[in-house]
Amino acid sequence: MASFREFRGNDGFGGEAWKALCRVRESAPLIQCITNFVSMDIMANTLLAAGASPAMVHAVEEIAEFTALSNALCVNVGTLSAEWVFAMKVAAYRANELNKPWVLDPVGVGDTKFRTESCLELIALRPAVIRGNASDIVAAIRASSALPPKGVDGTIPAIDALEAAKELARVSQSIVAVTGVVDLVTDGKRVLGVSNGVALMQQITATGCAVTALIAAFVAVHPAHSLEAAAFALALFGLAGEIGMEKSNGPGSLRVHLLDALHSLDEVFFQPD
Ligand SMILES: Nc1ncnc2c1ncn2[C@@H]1O[C@H](COP(=O)(O)OP(=O)(O)OP(=O)(O)O)[C@@H](O)[C@H]1O
Ligand SMILES: Cc1ncsc1CCO
Ligand SMILES: [Mg+2]
Repeated sequence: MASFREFRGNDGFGGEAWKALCRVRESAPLIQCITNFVSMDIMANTLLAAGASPAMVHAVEEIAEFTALSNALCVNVGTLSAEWVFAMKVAAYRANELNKPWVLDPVGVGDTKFRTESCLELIALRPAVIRGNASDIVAAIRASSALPPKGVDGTIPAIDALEAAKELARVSQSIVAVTGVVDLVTDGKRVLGVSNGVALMQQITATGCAVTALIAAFVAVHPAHSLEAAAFALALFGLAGEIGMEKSNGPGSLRVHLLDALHSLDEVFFQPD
């Protein structure tokens, strides 16, 4: 049976993760999402399945009011445009002003100058958590110029995901989560490793975007413990993927069964294996 896997280096977190999920379900935090067109549906459904309340609100005219109503903000640059980037910055600024946590998903940072500059400007606004896959996190730290983009001989020096995540956390002062076979969450010093999940989740578009929004929901209920909150969200999403996989034949059915599993997670799954 699928079950919560203890975080590497931290025993006894299953019960904490379950309590955090109960808190999300009880308080139904309102998560404002300024996200890409591809991810809107799965992101909203993931938040609902976990018990949070999603709202895709990006018009700059609404931000001052709406960010004030929200419990956390999720910013994702996947299908960015100048107007949207402006709205993202205004919302991040407003969230900071109101002391509300916000999270950043720097999709494709490093791919184009506009995308990279936009991500760096957003990172400078101090998200509580930055979540990306390994290539995004490596590109983000290279772009932040803590690492040279190329070696003197023109080759790109090798850097692994953990090293990049720790460095990005130190430079940005944010918690950094890097997803993959094992998800790693770090503040630059401490590292939690989350090993729930199935490889087929990568074949469903925007699962990464969706889990970033889930991180926002968990940070909303645990604002003083963003590192643990991010790890709980990643573990629960991965666990839902494992449970969903038992009934799935491919990415289409996994998408459906993952959401069902997230919705019906109960305490029994939180006993470590
Ligand atoms: N090989 C793997 N084994 C288990 N789980 C995985 C694997 N790869 C990714 N995942 C899980 O899939 C989810 C999405 O992570 P991924 O790193 O693919 O994000 P992403 O590439 O940013 O996604 P997207 O851009 O489609 O939103 C995470 O919950 C992660 O833990
Ligand atoms: C496919 C795609 N293109 C821009 S954003 C996105 C969703 C996964 O990040
Ligand atoms: Mg991926």
